[in-house]
Formats: sequence, C-alpha cells, structure tokens
Amino acid sequence: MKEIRIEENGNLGPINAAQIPRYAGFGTYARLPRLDQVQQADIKIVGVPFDTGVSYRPGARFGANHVRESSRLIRPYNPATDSSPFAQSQVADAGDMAVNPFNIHEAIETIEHEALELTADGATLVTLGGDHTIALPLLRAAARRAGAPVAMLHFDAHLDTWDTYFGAEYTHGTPFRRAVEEGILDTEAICHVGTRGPLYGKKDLEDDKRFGFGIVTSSDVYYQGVREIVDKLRVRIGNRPLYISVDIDVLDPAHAPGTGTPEAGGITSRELLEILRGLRGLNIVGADIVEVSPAYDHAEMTGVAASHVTYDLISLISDFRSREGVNAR
Ligand SMILES: N=C(N)NCCCC(=O)O
Ligand SMILES: [Zn+2]
Ligand SMILES: [Zn+2]
Repeated sequence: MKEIRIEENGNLGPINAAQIPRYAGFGTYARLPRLDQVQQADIKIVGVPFDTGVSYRPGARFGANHVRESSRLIRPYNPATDSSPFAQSQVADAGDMAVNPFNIHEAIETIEHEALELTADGATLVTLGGDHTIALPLLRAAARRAGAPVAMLHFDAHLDTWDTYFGAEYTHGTPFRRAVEEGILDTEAICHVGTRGPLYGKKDLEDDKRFGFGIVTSSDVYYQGVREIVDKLRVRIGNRPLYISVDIDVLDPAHAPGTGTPEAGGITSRELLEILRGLRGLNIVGADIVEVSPAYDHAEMTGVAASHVTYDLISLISDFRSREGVNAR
C-alpha cells in the first residue's frame, strides 16, 4: 500500500485519513512517519515496552503499542491550543527501545543511553511506557541535555517517592526518590498532581515534603478547580526546563481502567487535558506517559485517553519549539 501523507511546511505528517482509512495500515503514533522515513525530527515519540518494575498488575510492557493503536483517530489541528503540531514541527515515531526484561539495572542503563542518543540532535523526546520505573533514566537524560537539574510536574495517583520494595531500589514506586537522591531534579520546582489513595503511613508524606515536592491532590482539583491550580503550578515552574511525567492512573479508573495500580477518586480526562493546556508556553524538555496496561482496558478507553494526553503534550512542545525557533524548519 502506498502511503499518502499530509505534508505541510516541509514537514511530513500523518497518513491522510481522507484517502487511506484510519484503520488501515501500520499503527505508528497518530499514523505519523517512522523516524527512518524522515531526514530529521524535532519531536520523537519512542516506546519503552518494560514492566519489570511493577508491584501489582503487570502488562504495561504492552502499553506503548496500545496507545499507538488507540491514536488512529487523532487529527492534525488542535483547536484547544490553536496549533498544528505536526505541521509546526517534524514529529516522528522512533519505534521501541529494546530493553532487558530480566535485568532491571541493565534496562535502566539502556533507557538512559537510548534517550541520550535520540536527543543528541536537539530533538525533544516523548516516551510511551512502560511502567513508571522508566521515568528515572528518562529524567537523567533530560537533566543531562538541559545541563541542569530539571523541574518536574508529576501527574499520578501515587507519590512514587517510596524507598524500596522487597529491598529493591529500582521499581515503579520509587523513581522520584532516586531522582532526588541523584540530584537530577530542581527541588524548588517539583510537584505531584492528582495524588490520592491510601499510603503506608504518614511518614510517606513527610519524606515526600522533605524532598521538596509540592502536592496538588485529586480533591484539590475538585475543590479549587483547574484555573487556580494551573496558576499555582505556573508560578512554581517559571521558565525552568520542565519534565512532565504522566502516570495514566492519575485518571479515575472510570476514565482509565487499563492500568496496574488503580485508585478510586481520580481526576477526569477533561481535567487532566485542561491542566496540561494551561501549561502552554512553558519550557518542556521531555515527557512520558506511563502505566497503560491494555489487558485491563475496555474499548480502548485508557488507550484513547493516553493518546490524547500525548497529543496535547506534543502540541505544547511543538508550540514552544516553533516559537523559540529551534526547529529545523
Ligand atoms: N507507579 C505506580 N503506578 N504505582 C506505584 C504503586 C506502588 C505500590 O504498590 O505501593
Ligand atoms: Zn500511579
Ligand atoms: Zn506512577
């Protein structure tokens, strides 16, 4: 089958859905070209099929391809941000990293190394997980590329600043404690959003605060509303290089059942998208969308939510890059 693509501004975009039905052909993210089909890419989407760090339901190793398959309906113009992300920037799907499922240390090294390679040309990386363990090597690479510790907004039901599980330091419940210990986060500007659910003890919150994290709980989103929260987050971040990590379990299980450690009382997909849109103009240097576990999904609900979150993140990055004039075209 010959690929007929939308081409705008010299950038090769998605397969044209008016000429080739959306459900036909290979499932790259948003039917975008593969990295090897373009000369360069400003924004690269990469999958990390890895879930060796999970503490409960497995299956996030299948998440990236599920998000890709659930992204076939994405259209090229984003009215919410008034942007055409795939025309403003060359966006391409870099495929998956091949990481060791039996050796978590080696897997983390591979992810860091591959993330550095993919960003060597100045591209911004958007990573589809995988479980939340992968945020640690991705943050290492982001801080290295930024040349400084990075600010972080962490959307998640969980803190993920716990210390160890069964004596293991590198798990999906511990990446952000490790990141603080390694000095790769700018602890003046790190915040969890959407936190909720039972903890092991009050100490979890005390430790988290000591590390420098702010917390906007799921209940805060309900009581204060999106606008007030966006204003506070923007003040906290300022113009620092910002990494955004989205654990899809930040959404209520009613919106995103396909995940490994679901917690009741989450935010809606509308609230999450609106908060993200409120971050327009910030200096986003990398992002991940993790913890999609398709075996627990129904009718691609979680996949569609994750693919739209990815789309809005790409829109923000594309806007910022084209405004800063750092794109190739
Ligand atoms: N990162 C995610 N999704 N979950 C962490 C849960 C850790 C626990 O089992 O307590
Ligand atoms: Zn979580
Ligand atoms: Zn998490």
